[in-house]
Amino acid sequence: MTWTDQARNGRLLIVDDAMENIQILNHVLGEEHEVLFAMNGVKALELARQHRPDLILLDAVMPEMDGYEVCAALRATEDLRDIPVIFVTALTTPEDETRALEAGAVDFITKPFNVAVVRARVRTHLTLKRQSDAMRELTLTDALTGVANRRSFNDALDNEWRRCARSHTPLSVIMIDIDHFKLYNDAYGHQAGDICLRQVANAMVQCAGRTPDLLARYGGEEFVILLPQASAEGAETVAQRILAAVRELAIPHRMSSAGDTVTVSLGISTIVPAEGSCDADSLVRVADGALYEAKKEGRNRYRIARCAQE
Ligand SMILES: Nc1nc2c(ncn2[C@@H]2O[C@H](COP(=O)(O)OP(=O)(O)OP(=O)(O)O)[C@@H](O)[C@H]2O)c(=O)[nH]1
Repeated sequence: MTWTDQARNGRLLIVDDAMENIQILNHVLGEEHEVLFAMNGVKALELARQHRPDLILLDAVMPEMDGYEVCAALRATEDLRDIPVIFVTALTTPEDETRALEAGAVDFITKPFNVAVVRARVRTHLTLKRQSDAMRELTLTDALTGVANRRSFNDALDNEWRRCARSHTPLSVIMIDIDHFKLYNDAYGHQAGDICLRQVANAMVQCAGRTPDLLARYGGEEFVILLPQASAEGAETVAQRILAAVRELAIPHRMSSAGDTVTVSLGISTIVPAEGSCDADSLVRVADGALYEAKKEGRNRYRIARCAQE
C-alpha cells in the first residue's frame, strides 16, 4: 500500500462553529476519511484527546475559544502536539497567515471552499503524518525484536519519573539478562541466537501487559522493563512471570550452568520519585546491581534492590 493509499483512511477532526461549513467539508471528505466534528474549541480538545485524529481542520474565528487558542492548547499537550492542524479561514492577509503559522498550523484552506484544493491539501498532510509516524516508530523500535529500543526507554523513564513524582506513586524497573548467551551463540550459532532473542522478547511482552508498562531492549542480550505505579511487590510478580514464561519456552541450552534450557536473571529496583531522592539513572543502575547479584547467586532468578534514599 502506498503512503497516499494509507492517507485515504485517516481520521479527521473538523472544528467549526457553523454547521453549514462542517456539512460541506464532511461532504467533500467523508467518503475517503473518517470524520469527527466539533462546534467549539473545548469540544475539539476533548475529541482530540479521546480519538487522536490524524489531522485537524480548524476554523480560525470562533466565539469564546478561537482557533489560535485551540492550536496553542494542542501544542502545549504532549500527546496532542504532533497532530497537524490546517486552519480554515476567510482571513487571508499576510498577518493572518503569519499568526496561524506561528500558532503551529501546517497549512491553510480558505473559505469559500474549493473542493479539489481541500481534498488535495488533506491528502498531502495525511500522507506526511503517516510518514512521520512511521519514521518515529522506526527510531523508537529495536529492529531485531520489535520491542522498544533503549532511546525509547530513556524517554519513557524521564516522563514516568516526573509523573510518579507528581502523584507520589512508586516506579519500578526490572533489568533482565539472558543467562550464558555467549555460550548459546557459540553452541547454536549467531542466527539461532537472534531467534532466541526474539522468542524471549515476545514471551516477556506478555508478562508486563498493563498500558504504561514498557519492555525495551537495553542492548545486546539485556532487556529492561519500566513499570510505572508498580510497587516492589508488583514488580516481583512480573519478574516471577518472566522467569516462568522464559522457562516455558523450553529453548534447549546445553552449555548453561543454570539449567538445560534458556533462562534469564533479573534485577528489580523501586522508588517513589521525589526531590532529593536518587535520580532516574541510578534507579537503572541499582536494578543492574541487583541483576549482578542474581547472576552471582546462580542465575535463573531475580533479586530486589532498594534505591539508597527510598
Ligand atoms: N545472536 C546475538 N547475540 C548477541 C546479540 N547482541 C549481543 N549478543 C551476544 O550476547 C553475548 C553476551 O555475552 P556476555 O555479556 O559475556 O554474557 P553471557 O554470556 O550472557 O553470560 P552471563 O550474562 O554472565 O550469564 C555476547 O556473546 C554477544 O555477542 C544479538 O543481537 N544477537
